[in-house]
This record gives sequence, C-alpha cells and structure tokens, in this order.
Amino acid sequence: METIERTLESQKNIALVAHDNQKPALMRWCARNQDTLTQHTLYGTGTTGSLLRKTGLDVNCLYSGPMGGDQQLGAMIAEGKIDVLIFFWDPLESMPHDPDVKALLRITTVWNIPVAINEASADFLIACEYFGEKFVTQIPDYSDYLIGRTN
Ligand SMILES: O=C(CO)COP(=O)(O)O
Repeated sequence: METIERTLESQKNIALVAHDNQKPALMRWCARNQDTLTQHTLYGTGTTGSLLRKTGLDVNCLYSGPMGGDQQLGAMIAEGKIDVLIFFWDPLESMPHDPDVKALLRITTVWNIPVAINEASADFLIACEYFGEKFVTQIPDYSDYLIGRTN
C-alpha cells in the first residue's frame, strides 16, 4: 500500500487505558510522569479516565471500555485524532469485550501510531526525545487505497 507522511505535533493527543488489574500500575505511572503528561492532551476510557481525573489530570473521558470506549478510541485513531496509545492491558484475564480490545490494538498498527502495552514500554516511549517533539510517521494513503478499490 502507498503511504503518506503524517506529522505528530510536539503537543500530542495521548490515550490512556488500563484494564482493572492494571489500573493501579497505570495510576502510579501517570503520577510519576505527571509533569510530562500535563503538556499534552489526554484521553481515557471511562473508568480509567475518571480515576485519573481524581488525581488531578485533565483527561477527556470516553465511554468505559466494555461499553464501547475501545471502539471510540479506535475510531479516533483511524481519524488521526489520537497520536499515542498507552494501554496497560491484562494478559491474565478474559474480557467480555475482547474483540474490541483486539480491534483497538489492530487499528493502532494499521495507522502506525506509537503504542505502549505495559509499564516498561510506556517508560521507553515517554523517555523518547520525540515524545515532546514533532515526529514524522508514514501512514496508509487512504485516497490511493480507495481509488485502487473503486477503479
Ligand atoms: O476496558 C478497557 C479497555 O479495554 C478500559 O475501560 P475502563 O477504563 O472503562 O475500565
């Protein structure tokens, strides 16, 4: 597939999500990185975002994951409205909305956004010089894709 450039601005739109068993770890991680996170625009699924708001972070809350929050985030990623996903998902518990979780992770790959799936990868990502700077990525050329399918 043809690709085009997409520039992630220095102030990023960051999605924060954690499954229940991972919420304490994400809360601690956000507290540790509060100064950096406040320089960006934050989004979260319903419960994660509401808990983070209680700690003083300005998080735009979507629906709770099992009620459609993962799908809302997926749509925002496809529309270029989310630049980075921090998702502390739970590998040891089955979720009623597992198809939504898979779909969310899949769409991050389709649109080539940086993703952290656990604390160590989140530490790497936030330590990266590009976290607070412009960063150019390659994304699918959707216009070209559509032309190819409709010609
Ligand atoms: O289920 C989730 C992600 O799959 C997260 O949803 P909550 O933040 O509402 O718990």
